[in-house]
Amino acid sequence: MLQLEEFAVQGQLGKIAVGELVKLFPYAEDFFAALPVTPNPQVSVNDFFLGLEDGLLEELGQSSEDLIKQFNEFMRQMEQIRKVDEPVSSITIIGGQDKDGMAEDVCLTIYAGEIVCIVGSTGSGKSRLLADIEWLAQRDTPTGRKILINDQLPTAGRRYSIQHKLVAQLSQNMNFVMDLTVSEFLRMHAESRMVRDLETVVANVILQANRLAGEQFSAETPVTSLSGGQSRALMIADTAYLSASPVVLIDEIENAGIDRQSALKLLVDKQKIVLMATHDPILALMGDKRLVVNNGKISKILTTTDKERRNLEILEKLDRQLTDVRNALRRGENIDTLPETLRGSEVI
Ligand SMILES: Nc1ncnc2c1ncn2[C@@H]1O[C@H](COP(=O)(O)OP(=O)(O)OP(=O)(O)O)[C@@H](O)[C@H]1O
Repeated sequence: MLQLEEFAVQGQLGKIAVGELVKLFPYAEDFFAALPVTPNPQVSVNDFFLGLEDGLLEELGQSSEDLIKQFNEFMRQMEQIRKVDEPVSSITIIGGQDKDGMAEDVCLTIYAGEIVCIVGSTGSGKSRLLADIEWLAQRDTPTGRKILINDQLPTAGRRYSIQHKLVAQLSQNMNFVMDLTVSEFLRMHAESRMVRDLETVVANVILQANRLAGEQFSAETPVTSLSGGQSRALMIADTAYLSASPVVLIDEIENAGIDRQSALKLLVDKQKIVLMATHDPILALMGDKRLVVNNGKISKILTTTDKERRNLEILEKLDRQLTDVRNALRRGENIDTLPETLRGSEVI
């Protein structure tokens, strides 16, 4: 689609015929509709304003030049709103520099429905990378990175709008401050996001969250009495179904007692871009790509290989067995016998 800026920058907006302009930018019609005269579609925008009769301008209390200025401002603002509402199909990370000022030679585009993991040692800059994306850095953070949305510079509306938050953060600990039931909590979210068919959506979020959580909870459970895993599952289902944010940042979801693979699938099915900092090999291999962060820069971009995916199956099997051992321990059983595959160094 043609960009409004292309016309505005070249000072061309006023030279387009009104009919043509409305076809390109339908919202322009709203400005004309507010005037007491209807423009001839063949006449250029500037000629229309300049040709308004004196009596009419007096009635409006404006000069033709004022109206041209207002029209341009109106178009600029409408375009901002349109861009903020535009679906996000990709984000691009353009490299800056590492902690020693050496260039970060990266230009990576991540598409909706992709999972990208961020790995690296403690202090290497994983959280900083997530923060750069969250703030839509424009070479104005310590890393000097620049983030694009749909291949373009983000608009101010996108950067500073609270309503249209680009990023949903899933952090390790959920602190519910209000004493609400699960259903009241979700209903509040759904209402603030103006969701239609509220009851169905809320019931679905509870259903999905229960699929992810090991232990079940009901719509009437108070949120403050949910276990760590249950609240985590609830937040993931809530983000998938109720959040408009197209990008989800996750800082570790290990040890949360939830079905992590299904959790990621839920987010990806909703066409979210998922970025996850992790030390867990199972989560890291679930991603489509891994960004290796070192000394404050992305030093490698790895694509998960078929062999790695096969190894993931083995690791998951081991993980399930380890979970069984953990559960047996919780039930107060003794751990004299380990499953076959865990037996390497078992004391017999
Ligand atoms: N390119 C950079 N230039 C300057 N400072 C940086 C750069 N990248 C990261 N930093 C800074 O380094 C510090 C450590 O980074 P960060 O907290 O992101 O590490 P981390 O990998 O998330 O660590 P952990 O695994 O311990 O949570 C932060 O103060 C961060 O702002």
